[in-house]
Amino acid sequence: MSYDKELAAAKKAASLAARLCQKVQRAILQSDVQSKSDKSPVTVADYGSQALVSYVLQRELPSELFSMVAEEDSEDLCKDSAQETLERITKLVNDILASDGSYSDSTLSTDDVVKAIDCGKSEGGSQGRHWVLDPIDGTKGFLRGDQYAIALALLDEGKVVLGVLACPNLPLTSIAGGSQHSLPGEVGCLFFSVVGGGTYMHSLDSSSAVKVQVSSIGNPEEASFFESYEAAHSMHDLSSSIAKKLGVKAPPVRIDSQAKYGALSRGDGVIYLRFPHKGYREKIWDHAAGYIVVAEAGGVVTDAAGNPLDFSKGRYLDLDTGIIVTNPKLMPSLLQAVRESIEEKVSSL
Ligand SMILES: Nc1ncnc2c1ncn2[C@@H]1O[C@H](COP(=O)(O)OS(=O)(=O)O)[C@@H](OP(=O)(O)O)[C@H]1O
Ligand SMILES: [Mg+2]
Repeated sequence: MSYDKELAAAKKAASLAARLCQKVQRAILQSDVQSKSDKSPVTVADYGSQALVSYVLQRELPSELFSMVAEEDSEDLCKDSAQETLERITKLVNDILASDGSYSDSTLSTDDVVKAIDCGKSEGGSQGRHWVLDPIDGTKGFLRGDQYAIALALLDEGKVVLGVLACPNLPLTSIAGGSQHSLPGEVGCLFFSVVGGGTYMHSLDSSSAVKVQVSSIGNPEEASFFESYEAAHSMHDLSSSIAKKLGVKAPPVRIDSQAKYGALSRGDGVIYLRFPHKGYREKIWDHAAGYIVVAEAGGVVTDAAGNPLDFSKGRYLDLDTGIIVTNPKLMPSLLQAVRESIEEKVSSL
């Protein structure tokens, strides 16, 4: 099955959303940031990015039934007190559409923006096609001026068949061994994959793509690993114990968002460890695009017990323990180190 049209539409949508996010990040206002009911931050760029992706996909693929599972909804925006924020989002979306020659005829109203955002309420599932979107993955990184990603994937009959990851602050060259704060050179990458077709990367400003591959390192002493920047999102003590058991010498590379999957897909590091604290439920939009970008680059993504991730169960992934990513050579020893470290952690409680 070919997904050429869908890929072109997804790349266009994610690139325009990245442009909107960059514009907001360059000059963010205090009033651009709100707090969601779970206390996590949401910005005008999260909403603008979601509206833009939803609108562009529907414009580019008019003949398809449109279903999208996405992070944001308009509930907070529809309160009277949020009218100014909604107007700011609408202006941002219209400015970005106007900057792209092919949409110069479109001006969205605030109602159109609300409708476009709320197209993201689908439950997904194992039947039919569903777009999966995190309009800004790593909102905390976005607010710090660090890494974030626009993560867009397509599910077909419960399987991820296409993924696009736009990472506006990720350097084009390797970040191996470095932190996200001290990176020179050109920044802004777009990774994309279609099932069976490999993973490619190009600069956000150009379309000349290179094929990328995960690192083939088989000796853990030469490996480095990624984890969440935020300690609240992943247990750093557990990853440190796993890395020690494996014999990894390098310190963790902590960066926000699915930029970790992108960086791993091109071999900047070879392991990604993610162990949310008890009770957290992983959402499909936090992993779908990153998963296919890594898998098509030759990597393996599983839960902490080695089972494949199942994106067909709705908006959540429903795993117990965590997510681990590496190349096929290192996976057996990584799984063993994960098993032993989890057992030790449980028995020390
Ligand atoms: N408590 C908790 N545990 C685990 N994960 C959580 C938690 N809270 C949030 N999130 C999700 O993490 C997304 C951010 O990605 P990372 O954790 O990879 O990056 S970072 O920690 O922000 O650096 C982040 O994505 P966005 O909400 O889109 O920014 C969340 O979906
Ligand atoms: Mg988000």
